[in-house]
Amino acid sequence: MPLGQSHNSHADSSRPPRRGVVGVIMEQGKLLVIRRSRLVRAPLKYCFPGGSIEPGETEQQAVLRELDEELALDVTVGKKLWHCTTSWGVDLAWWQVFRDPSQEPQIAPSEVDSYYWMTAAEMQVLRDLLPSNYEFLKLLAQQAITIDEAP
Ligand SMILES: Nc1nc2c([nH]c(=O)n2[C@@H]2O[C@H](COP(=O)(O)OP(=O)(O)OP(=O)(O)O)[C@@H](O)[C@H]2O)c(=O)[nH]1
Repeated sequence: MPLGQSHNSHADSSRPPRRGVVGVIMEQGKLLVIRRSRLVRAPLKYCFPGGSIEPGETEQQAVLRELDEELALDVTVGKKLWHCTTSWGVDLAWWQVFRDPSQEPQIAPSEVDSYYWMTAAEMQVLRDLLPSNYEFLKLLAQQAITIDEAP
């Protein structure tokens, strides 16, 4: 969602979204990681694409919308990988996502500073990762979470 258009504006850190989604894309052993824009909550932190669920949306619809808004990617939503509640009280659903590899991400600069393809090991040692992502990566390393190969 563009900045400043809703009560959920990123600038309003006193009211974080209560429910969110995360989209996990893995291709050839690498994860699509974004660096958040300096204009949003948690500026310049690394994480996966995603965001809050808007009223009336399903989790899958929210994943599709966020991937489109942040990276202009038209994706397919796969299986639900994980579910957590962040330490700041957001109920977060993590979904596997597939893209057509010929489609290059186009960042929306108001939301995303840059994107990277990283192995889970590379991501895990980032200092500026959102905290819940360390837990996700730990479970991935333990194979408590498994990501399917792209079809
Ligand atoms: N996008 C994203 N959010 C995550 C991840 N891990 C994680 O804990 N979150 C949390 O999920 C919540 C929603 O993400 P967000 O900050 O991108 O969403 P937002 O509502 O500000 O953005 P929006 O306006 O695009 O919907 C935040 O509390 C964020 O900290 C992740 O890997 N990606």
